[in-house]
Amino acid sequence: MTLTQARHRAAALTALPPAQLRVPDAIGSVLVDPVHAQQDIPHVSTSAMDGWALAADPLPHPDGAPRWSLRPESPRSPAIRPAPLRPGEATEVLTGSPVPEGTHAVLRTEHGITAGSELQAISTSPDTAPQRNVRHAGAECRAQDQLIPAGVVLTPARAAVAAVAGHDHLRVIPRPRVQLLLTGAEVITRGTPAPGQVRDVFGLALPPMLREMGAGTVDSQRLGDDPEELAEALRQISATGAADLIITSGGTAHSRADALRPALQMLGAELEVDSVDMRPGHPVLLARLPRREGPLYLLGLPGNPLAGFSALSALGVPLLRALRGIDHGSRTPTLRRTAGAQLSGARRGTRLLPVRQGAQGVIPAGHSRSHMMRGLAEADALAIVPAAGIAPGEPVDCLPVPGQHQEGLAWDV
Ligand SMILES: Nc1nc2c(c(=O)[nH]1)N[C@H]1C(S)=C(S)[C@@H](COP(=O)(O)OP(=O)(O)OC[C@H]3O[C@@H](n4cnc5c(N)ncnc54)[C@H](O)[C@@H]3O)O[C@H]1N2
Ligand code: MOO
Repeated sequence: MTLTQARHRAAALTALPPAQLRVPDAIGSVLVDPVHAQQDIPHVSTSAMDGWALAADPLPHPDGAPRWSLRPESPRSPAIRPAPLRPGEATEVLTGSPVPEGTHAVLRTEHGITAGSELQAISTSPDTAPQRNVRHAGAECRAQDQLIPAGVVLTPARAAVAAVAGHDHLRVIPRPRVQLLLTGAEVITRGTPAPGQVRDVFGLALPPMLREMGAGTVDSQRLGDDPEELAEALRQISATGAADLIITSGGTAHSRADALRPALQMLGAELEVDSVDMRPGHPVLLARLPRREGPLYLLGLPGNPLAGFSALSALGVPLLRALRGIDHGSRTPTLRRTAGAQLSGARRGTRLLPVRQGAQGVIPAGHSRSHMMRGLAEADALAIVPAAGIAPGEPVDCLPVPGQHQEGLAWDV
């Protein structure tokens, strides 16, 4: 299967079923329903300044300065709307508090001089013009107006709009709960590895990458290399329903030492993607585990560090987007850049090459063998390089690397 075919396959998976979530918990999820205003916003006309609400007709003012007779009240709770203004009257208001009926304008505190029960506006104040500093009822929206369309991600700002409109719960496609199963008896999580050991990269880097990709929760479990043990762990996760997606690391190859394929066979899993014609990361697989409540997907990342993270960028990103209901079945995000140097292809298939942005375009980040980590750490993205390579000045499509967003590079994810 080509990289493009595999990415389309991942992007075409069914989104998770919708759930009703509290607004703070719904942030980052895709809205199933549009959000409507439940009332006018603001629902009454309010003041935009601390000062005085002025009636339309000032008192007669022989010396030319407009004056009003001040009502003795001071603003109480913003919930209480003051009594209507009579001609020539003014009353104190606060920013955000309702203005009385008959308000012509609001004079800000700095532009008014009080003398006893009289208020005078300084002659240079613009605040006596009609409707100055008044926020009109319904200026932001009318009751039943659509504020946010369905199908978009609830960003923090959109959540705040929903809250302003009085919503406590929203129907969304919840963010996937991910269970990591990290295989390999040789993998250690602290200290310097002895011969035959490697220090873990996936348990460390995958959780923050996956959260950035929109995962709700990420739990980790470590296993050895035994297919029976792995199959049992998969059965458990399937039975408890504690995860929407399983991501494994290691054991994807076809040798006797590799546990993933035998474990999936024991469970009768179907392979949506069984190896991809890309280097590194070609043994990656995407499987569907049978389950009564609907399919449980498994993304199997190769154990070689750069291979595993390349597979995450290539298939994990469209997969997570599909489960979250983003751009369902259509666009998978890539970014078009210019090659700033010769980008050499692999001997066969597509090469995913760690690149960074140089002055003339993207250039190889170096240290990009399958078992290495340094190249990815230096990279802004993975260039998708065909076998023939890409010459300097030619366009090149790149995959964003989760967590590697560098300043100045607005990756479209
Ligand atoms: N006989 C074959 N050998 C290999 C094949 C093959 O098709 N036939 N494919 C090669 C390719 S390409 C890759 S990529 C790897 C895939 O490896 P696996 O997914 O089976 O992973 P492992 O064998 O378990 O580990 C490979 C390598 O990665 C290290 N590793 C594993 N987990 C971690 C971790 N959490 N942190 C850091 N490093 C890890 C592991 O120690 C191995 O060195 O297979 C090739 N071989
Ligand atoms: O996927 Mo392997 O990384 O080509 O070495």
